[in-house]
Amino acid sequence: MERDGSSLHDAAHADALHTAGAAALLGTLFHLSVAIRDEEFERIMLPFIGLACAVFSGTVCAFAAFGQLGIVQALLKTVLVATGFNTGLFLSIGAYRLFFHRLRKFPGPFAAKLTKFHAVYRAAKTLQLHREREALHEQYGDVVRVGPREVSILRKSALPLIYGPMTDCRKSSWYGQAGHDTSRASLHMERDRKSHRMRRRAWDRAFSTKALLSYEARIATLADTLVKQIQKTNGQPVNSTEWAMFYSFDVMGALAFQDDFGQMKSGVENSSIKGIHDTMSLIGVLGNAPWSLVLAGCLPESTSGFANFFKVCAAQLKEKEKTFKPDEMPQDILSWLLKATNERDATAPPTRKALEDDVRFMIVAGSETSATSVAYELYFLAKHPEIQEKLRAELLKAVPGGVSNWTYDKVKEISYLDDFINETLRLKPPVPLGIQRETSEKGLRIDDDIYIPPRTTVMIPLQAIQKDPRYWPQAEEFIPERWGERKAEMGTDGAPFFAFGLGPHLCAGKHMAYMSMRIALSKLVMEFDVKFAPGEDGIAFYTQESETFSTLVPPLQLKFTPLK
Ligand code: HEM
Repeated sequence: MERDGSSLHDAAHADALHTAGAAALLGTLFHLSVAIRDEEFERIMLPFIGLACAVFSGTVCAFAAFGQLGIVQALLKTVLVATGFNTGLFLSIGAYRLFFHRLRKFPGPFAAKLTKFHAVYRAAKTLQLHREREALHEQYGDVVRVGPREVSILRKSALPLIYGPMTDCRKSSWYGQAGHDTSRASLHMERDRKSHRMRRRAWDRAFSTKALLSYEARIATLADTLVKQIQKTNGQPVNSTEWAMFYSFDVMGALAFQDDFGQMKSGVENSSIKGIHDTMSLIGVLGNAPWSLVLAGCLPESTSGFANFFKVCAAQLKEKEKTFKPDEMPQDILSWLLKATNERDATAPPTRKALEDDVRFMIVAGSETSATSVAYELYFLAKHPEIQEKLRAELLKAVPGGVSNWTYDKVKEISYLDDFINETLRLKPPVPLGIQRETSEKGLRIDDDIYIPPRTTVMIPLQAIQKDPRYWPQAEEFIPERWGERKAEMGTDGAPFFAFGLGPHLCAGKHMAYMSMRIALSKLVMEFDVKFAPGEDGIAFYTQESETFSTLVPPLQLKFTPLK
């Protein structure tokens, strides 16, 4: 005790340079012995911050008690030690990441190799990280180091290896942003493969052919409301982005818990949805360094925009539980999950928290993505009148007598309608930056020339690869025929397309999404001639989207003229 006391006394009275130097050495040793272990920082961050605060306060007390310093001097001395320690720690981390890290040979921006803050900063600056990624690949080639342990890969052959059914990559630490106890998280954030496989089955039942059939009429009714609301505008300019959003969120409300958000009727954004939109950019930016999102989650104000939405979802869940009828076939997605819970089925969300998170996820995942797609579909109709004409002719061929004879069975068979939708999803995938995975302990061999080391975060830039001219001839052009009559000539079958993901995590709502897009698009094209409104050229709409994992698109003014 006395020895400790006297060494602390010596340390407390050592000159500043010696103190800072010794602390820096300690920081370096800490990195080389403990921090270098590649632990996911998100996982240990909160205990780590707690420990750091405890060590800091303990050091102040020790300097005051044993070093016989006044409290202010003890505090200043501790700040000096902390500064020295952190300088040593961060210099060691920087040198390691640049010169010794297993990804050191991959090219990329200097700052990106050092810190994830590079991506956070770039995302905050432009909200267009997907476009920046495209430019980085042009500059550095097919494999770019976009973070200390992240690489972006623009190579078709990597697609099945990273995402396909047989992949041994798993979800990266990005999916731990809402906490690492996956038994409390939504299906989307479930990183454990076995649990994911089980839980996915309950979701798949909610999107079976039988279930989809029961959703059809509700979607068609909302599409009719959309048509009626647009008719009321009498050919005046309409912000089509807003109506695409109203439609898609209301469809999700109607299918998730049989209670839409009332946006189609009111023509006003529901306040709980507005909260989501107000918060999404922040989440999109911070998601580039998932630990910062964990930290932000501890500050209630940062995600307060979500509070209202959380309340709405919780109320819907309670209501649905009250009215749930175990003997009847579920009529909405949430009831399918409740059925599994009620039957104590192993495929049910494992905890109450997981169920609550699933409810929120089904709305966000299903709405924002579909809204973006419908908005771009309307843009492409206006941009390409000849394609709009051709689509209308195909629709009228399949639905003789026009819109009064419309049935979903007739339009779902029109291949040109799907070609149009697919071409939209190719050029403007709603998740444009891509989906992160982590390589296994074996690493990942791609062709003969690329080897990605173990435990590396990997992603394929989704929009960039779907516009890569090596795989897509006339890549920037909107050519729906490449999915149909010109398929063989344009090599579409072999080209990379994964707007809905791939493999075990393929979008569960894919068929429902096609259904809601087909219904809205077919009704609108049969009812209206769609053009840019006077003064609108669509350029800002097409180029100024914000990437927030999914996409937020700017307003687009369109003119809908009723067809005779
Ligand atoms: C155009 C519309 C849509 C697009 C482009 C789209 C795209 C995607 C993508 C890329 C993923 C993979 C995400 C990842 O691995 O992190 C995904 C997953 C998912 N999507 Fe969609 N989605 C759409 C509509 C929907 C709809 C309407 C629903 C209905 C609720 C839905 C439910 C889901 C679910 C549950 C997952 C998680 C699947 C899993 O992890 O097993 N999506 N979606």
